[in-house]
Parts: sequence; structure tokens; C-alpha cells
Amino acid sequence: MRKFFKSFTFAMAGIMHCFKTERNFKIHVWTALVVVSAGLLTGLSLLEWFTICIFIGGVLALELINSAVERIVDLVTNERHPLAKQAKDLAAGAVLVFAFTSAIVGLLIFIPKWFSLMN
Ligand SMILES: Nc1ncnc2c1ncn2[C@@H]1O[C@H](COP(=O)(O)OP(=O)(O)OP(=O)(O)O)[C@@H](O)[C@H]1O
Repeated sequence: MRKFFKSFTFAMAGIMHCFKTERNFKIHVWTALVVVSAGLLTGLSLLEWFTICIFIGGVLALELINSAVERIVDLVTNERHPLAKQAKDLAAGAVLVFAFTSAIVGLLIFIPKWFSLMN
């Protein structure tokens, strides 16, 4: 149990470090808070909350992995190298793909509700 608590503390330290040092992670966290507030104001079904939680968690988790990849690359080399660039750009691309997909899913959930609230 103590070992489990220790690994939980390390994971939380990683998340806090990412929040303090990575501008994009901060943007994703604030965006998630805006989306959750919009969900509370709009009113979502259980399935819609489930979908939103999966996508918010996915974006934040991918951003954490992207930050880990950036650090590993910087640890391996200080020099400019095409493979270092590819590794960083691929990891950043993974975040972009998921964030873009999340934005589309969010719009598909919210826009019809906002239209029906207006009518
Ligand atoms: N060692 C390297 N060799 C070649 N290209 C690199 C290297 N480090 C970063 N790059 C590339 O330079 C560009 C800018 O990278 P930069 O280091 O400014 O940001 P990052 O490390 O990718 O992320 P962040 O801005 O969050 O620190 C990116 O396309 C990245 O892939």
C-alpha cells in the first residue's frame, strides 16, 4: 500500500511539473475546465459526460507523454539531429490529432444542444 501511495505521489509530481513548465498543458487544463463548466450549464447525458471525460483525459495524458518525449530527446542529445526533430514532432503531432478530434467531438455534442436551447 505504501509503495502504491509512493508511485501515486511521483505521478502527481509529474503532473504538477508539467502544469508549471508546459504552456500547452496549462491551456489544455483551462480548456477542460471551460468545457466542464459549459457541460454543467448546458446539461449533458451520462453518455455525453462519459465521452467528454475520455477525451479530456486523453488530451491531458497525451500532453504528459509528449512532454516526457521532449525531455528524453533533450537528455539524449544537445545537438540538432533529424531524428530528434522527428521524435519531438511526432509526439507533438499525436497531441494535435487527439486535441483536434476532441474539439470536433465537443462541437458535435454541444452545438445541437445550443441550437435547441435557442429555439
Ligand atoms: N535536438 C533537436 N534536433 C533537431 N530538432 C529539434 C531538436 N530539439 C527540438 N527540435 C525541433 O525544433 C522545433 C522547436 O523545438 P523546441 O525545442 O523549441 O520545442 P520543443 O522542445 O519541441 O517543445 P517546447 O516548446 O514545449 O519546449 C521543433 O520542430 C522540434 O522538433
